[in-house]
Amino acid sequence: MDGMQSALQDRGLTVTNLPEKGRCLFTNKDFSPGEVIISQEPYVCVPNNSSSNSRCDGCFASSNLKKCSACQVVWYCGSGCQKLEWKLHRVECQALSRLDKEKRKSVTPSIRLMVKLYLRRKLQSEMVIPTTATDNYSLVEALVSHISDIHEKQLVLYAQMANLVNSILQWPEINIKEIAENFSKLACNAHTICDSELRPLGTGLYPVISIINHSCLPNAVLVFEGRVAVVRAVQHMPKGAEVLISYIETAGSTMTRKKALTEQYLFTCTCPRCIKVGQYDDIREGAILEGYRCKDDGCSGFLLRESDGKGFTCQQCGLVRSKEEIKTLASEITALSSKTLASTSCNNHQEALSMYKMIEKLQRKLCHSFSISLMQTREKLIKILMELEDWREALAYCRLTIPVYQRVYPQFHPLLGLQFYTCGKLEWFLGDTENAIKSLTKAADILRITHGTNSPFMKELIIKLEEARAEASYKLSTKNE
Ligand SMILES: C[S@@+](CC[C@H](N)C(=O)[O-])C[C@H]1O[C@@H](n2cnc3c(N)ncnc32)[C@H](O)[C@@H]1O
Repeated sequence: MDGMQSALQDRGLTVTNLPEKGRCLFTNKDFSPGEVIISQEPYVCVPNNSSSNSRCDGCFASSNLKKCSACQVVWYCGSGCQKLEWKLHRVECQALSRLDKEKRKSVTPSIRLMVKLYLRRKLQSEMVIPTTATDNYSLVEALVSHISDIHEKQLVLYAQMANLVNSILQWPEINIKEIAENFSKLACNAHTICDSELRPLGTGLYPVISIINHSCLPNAVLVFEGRVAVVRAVQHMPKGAEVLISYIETAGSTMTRKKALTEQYLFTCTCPRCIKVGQYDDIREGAILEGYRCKDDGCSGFLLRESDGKGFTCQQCGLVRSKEEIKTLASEITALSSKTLASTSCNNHQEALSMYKMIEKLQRKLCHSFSISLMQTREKLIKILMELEDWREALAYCRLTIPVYQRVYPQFHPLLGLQFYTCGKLEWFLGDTENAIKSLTKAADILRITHGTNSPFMKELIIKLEEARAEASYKLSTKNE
């Protein structure tokens, strides 16, 4: 721990213990928006592979993959990644190769992550893999597990998973209880590794990054460059500020966010957004994001449940929507959503499109125009329409989502930047250069802060923006001739 403190000190950071939060990461110097606060390679990581979707164990690429011929479980994109992973995979491969075909199928990404955790600990203790102040197993030992607060049912599941890990490793002296507790640690400390567009690729354990606590109004953001976790400031952070990232999707009512944090991370959030729970502004925001629309199409009011439970009243114009009408519409949407999920798994984009359009139509009748579920349906429609190369309609839906993104996310949020990027790409594609420049500029202004400027993803965005600007000035010059 002392070694880690001095390594962090050099980066302008310090770890402090607070009774209500446990360990916290504080700044020892000022950080400006977009500046990297800390970055870390994973202690261990695995791609989220399934029978239908595989990724390289080294870089998470999904093309040109070859299966490890010995264990038949792990994939690589080439000899570079295979060599890089070899010290650890050599011992993992021996363990996996002992399993019969059926048992190999039960080696899920979570099981592999735990197996790799134990193997890396062993290899570090044998000095086959070097240790550093910020890369050693004692940092994993220091992680919170909340094991004494875990529900009985979950404990049973962790015990079963621990037995499976034991049967893979076959180490006589292994402590099953400790493995179960480590599964509990992974649940509240591991991170989903995403690509630059925030699509999940895998899971990794980053023991120093895991010291950072949560806020629903964070001053920092965690993104990934390959499998390296990078935390950047999204606002000016003075010396002495606590570094805070968001663990969850923050576009939700306070109740929804609190529920997610209690269930997975076992704490009650007291961030500036959460302490407003029950106050009028917070109730209104919750009713807008997750509640119903006014009966009157021209009214933008939000609805609250009547105390007699018979209906929901618009707080702006006083019109009441009956409980029955709301219930009927809500169940129609639920039924249609389940049917859509069941019937569209086979990549039938046209069928999915018409079903999601029906859901969107019903949600427009039921939900407030800033509703998150309506926004999520429109997100699905944008993706399907882009698959179908219907750029015009995709853009129309994308534009509808922007005001919701702006409402639910802070100024420098990666999802807001990415949505402007999608909008800009569609506009440019459709020849609307003027609007494309506006959208791409907004995207670049946000993503420069959250993603930095060095990744291939950001370089591509900046090039696109320059090309769009060049095209606009060319158009202008030919118009003036
Ligand atoms: C990834 S760890 C963060 C570091 C942790 N504080 C520690 O001591 O190792 C996540 C856990 O930290 C605590 N935590 C994170 N953010 C918190 C917050 N805003 N308020 C209270 N506890 C928090 C919770 O116990 C949560 O399960």
